[in-house]
Amino acid sequence: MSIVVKNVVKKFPGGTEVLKDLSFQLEEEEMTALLGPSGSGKTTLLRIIAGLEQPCAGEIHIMGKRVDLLPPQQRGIGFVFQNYALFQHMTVYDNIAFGLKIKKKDKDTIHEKVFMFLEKMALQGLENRYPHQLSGGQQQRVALARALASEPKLLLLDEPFAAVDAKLRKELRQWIVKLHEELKLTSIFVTHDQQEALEVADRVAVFNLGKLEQLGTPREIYHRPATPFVASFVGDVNYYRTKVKNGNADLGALQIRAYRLIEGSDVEVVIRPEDVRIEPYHEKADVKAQVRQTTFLGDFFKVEMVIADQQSIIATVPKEQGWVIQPQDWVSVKIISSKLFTKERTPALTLLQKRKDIEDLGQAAQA
Ligand SMILES: Nc1ncnc2c1ncn2[C@@H]1O[C@H](COP(=O)(O)OP(=O)(O)OP(=O)(O)O)[C@@H](O)[C@H]1O
Repeated sequence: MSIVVKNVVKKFPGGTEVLKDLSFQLEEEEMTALLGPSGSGKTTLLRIIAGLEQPCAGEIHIMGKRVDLLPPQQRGIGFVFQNYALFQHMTVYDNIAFGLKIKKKDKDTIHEKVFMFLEKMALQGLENRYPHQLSGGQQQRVALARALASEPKLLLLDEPFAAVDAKLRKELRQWIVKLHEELKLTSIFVTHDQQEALEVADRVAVFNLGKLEQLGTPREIYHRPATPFVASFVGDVNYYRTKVKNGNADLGALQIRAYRLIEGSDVEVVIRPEDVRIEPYHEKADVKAQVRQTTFLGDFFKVEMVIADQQSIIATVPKEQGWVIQPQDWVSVKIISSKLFTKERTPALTLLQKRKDIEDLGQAAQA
C-alpha cells in the first residue's frame, strides 16, 4: 500500500507542460519531500494529488485505491497550505473540530480529540482564541491539528514552514518529525529548501522543469546524485564541464580518473567542497593551489582557491585548519571523491531503468 503517481501530465491552458509524464511511488508511513526550484511543478503535483487540480492524463492511487476521478473530500487526505487558511471566524477549538463535525462524530469524541491535539501541538489554553489572536507558528500548528483531527490516510503540506521565522521553523520541523513517528503518518510536503528536505524527510523527490530527477533517501540524494542537477541543487558543489582525455576528466592541472568513459566524450564533474582536502604545500604535490579567500562559517571555513591560475575550487575545512590558512598561501589539494556525469555512456541504461520503474508502478497500481 502506498501512493502511486502514474504517467501524470499537466498543462495549463495556453501554457507549456508543467508536469511531464510523471511516474513514481511513495511508501506508506514515510514522509516525502518534494524539492525543486520555483516553478518546477511541486505545488501543481500536490494539488493534483489532493484533487484541487485535474491532471490532463495519468492516474493517482492512494493506499491501493484509484482516486484521481474522486472529489477531494473522498480521497482521505488532509492538507495544510502555506497561508494557513484557518477559518477566521471560528475559535481554535472549532477549527480543529471542523472535520470531525462534518464526519458527524458525537460531541464527546470531538471534545476528547480536540483536547488531545491541543496537547500534542502545545496549544493548551488557546482553544477559545481566534486565529488573529495567535502567532504565525501557533496558527500553523492549529492548521496541522485541524488536518490531522480527521485522521487522513495521507497528509499533504505545501511549504508548511514558509511563513514563520528561522528559529520557529526549526522547532516546527523537529516537532513534525516527532509527531510523524508517534502517529505513523504518511505525508508529502513541498519545499524549495534543501536543508529542510534533508533534515525532515524519509525520502526526497527532486523536481526540475516538471520532471522527477531523483527519488531517494536524503543520503542517496546527497551522496549518490543521479544527475548533475541533483548534485548541484542539493548541497554546495564545485562544478566543471570538460572532456575525457587519456582516461581522465581533463581539468588541466587537476585530472580526475574517468573509468569506462569514452575517450573524447563530454563529461560533467561534480566535487563537493568537503571532498577537497587541503594539505600543507609541498613541492612534489600533484595539485598545487593558491588561496584567494577564506570565510569563517561557524563550525568550518570555506576556502576559495585557484589551481594553476586556471581552475577555481572551493573547499570546506575544519575551523582549526581554517584559522591558519591565509589568502595568497600556496597549498596542496587532494580530491577525496568526485562524481562524473556523461551522456555518452548512460542513455541505454537510463531507458532500461525507466521502463522497469514504469512496470513496477503498473504492478503496484494493479495490486
Ligand atoms: N493555474 C495556473 N494557470 C497557469 N499556469 C499555472 C497555474 N498554476 C501554476 N502554473 C504554472 O505552472 C508552473 C509550475 O508551478 P508550481 O506552482 O507547481 O511550481 P512550484 O514548483 O510549486 O513553484 P514554487 O516553489 O514557486 O511554489 C509555473 O510555471 C506556474 O506559473
